[in-house]
Amino acid sequence: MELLNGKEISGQKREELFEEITRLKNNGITPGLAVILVGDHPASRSYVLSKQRTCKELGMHSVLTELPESTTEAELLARIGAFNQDPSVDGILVQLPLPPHISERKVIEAIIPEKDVDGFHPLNAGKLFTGDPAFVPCTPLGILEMLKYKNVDIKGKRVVVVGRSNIVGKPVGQLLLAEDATVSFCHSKTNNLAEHTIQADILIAAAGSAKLVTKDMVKQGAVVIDVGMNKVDGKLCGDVDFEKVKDVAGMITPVPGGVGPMTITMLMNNTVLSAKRRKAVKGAV
Ligand SMILES: Nc1nc(=O)c2c([nH]1)NC[C@@H]1CN(c3ccc(C(=O)N[C@@H](CCC(=O)O)C(=O)O)cc3)C=[N+]21
Repeated sequence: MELLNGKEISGQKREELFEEITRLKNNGITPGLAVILVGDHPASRSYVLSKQRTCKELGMHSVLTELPESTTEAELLARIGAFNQDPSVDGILVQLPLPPHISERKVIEAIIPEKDVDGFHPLNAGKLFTGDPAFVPCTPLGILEMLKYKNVDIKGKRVVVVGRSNIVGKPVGQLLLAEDATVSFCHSKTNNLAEHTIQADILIAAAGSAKLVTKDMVKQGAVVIDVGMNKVDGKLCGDVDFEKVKDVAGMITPVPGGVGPMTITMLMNNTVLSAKRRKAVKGAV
């Protein structure tokens, strides 16, 4: 079994990004990310701070807007509108989940697609579907980056995705389909889940259910990607029963230290990409 070490792989990618950002800054372009956090969900706060820290480390411009739980939808939409217009901001991320009185759909659609570094806007989601990708969601992109870094064969392979969220499950399936994998989607209503997962050459667990994937569900030598971020007895735990599955998997991501750090790195990647595109449109690059 080989560990897919997200910290190590993302460290490598961050070095490349740092060099690229330095080059851009020498040309008068500083990529900028605006993050908006509504309410005080403790996990969200720590993820957002981690995004801010990474921006700083890479020498990017970053703005954090923390708004109270009581913020109205109109107020949040107005903040997004201001960042849409702000030339120093290349990427806008509104941390999900939002309080129940705010429509996530409206918020996502309010971000101009050119600054939607999360890749959640329906235009960007549609472009991934049609094979004309603009911004690809960060977790799927991070997964692809890890597979490529380890030279994992994707073409013609069987990929099974467990989970069908708009943020991970659906886009990661589309991304790997575009890499010529044979992709199946499983979810909470799938009959005989193990019958599907056991066939996977690459198994992606993104269902949000702690230790859902057990040893008997994994083919010998399979590449297992664990996207789960579950809190069990105060401890972070993935969707895969790592301690047992590691004995059958060919490669496996740990939680923490797997997909999570890659997600943040690809957010930086998308912000840099946005800065380059936006300045190119204006003729600066
Ligand atoms: N608009 C939006 N975009 C997101 O990308 C987004 C979001 N909302 N809402 C929440 C989820 C979750 N998410 C994580 C990113 C990194 C780690 C991460 O780096 N985790 C570390 C440590 C985690 C820990 O120790 O608590 C690891 O896995 O090693 C986790 C979770 C981004 N999300």
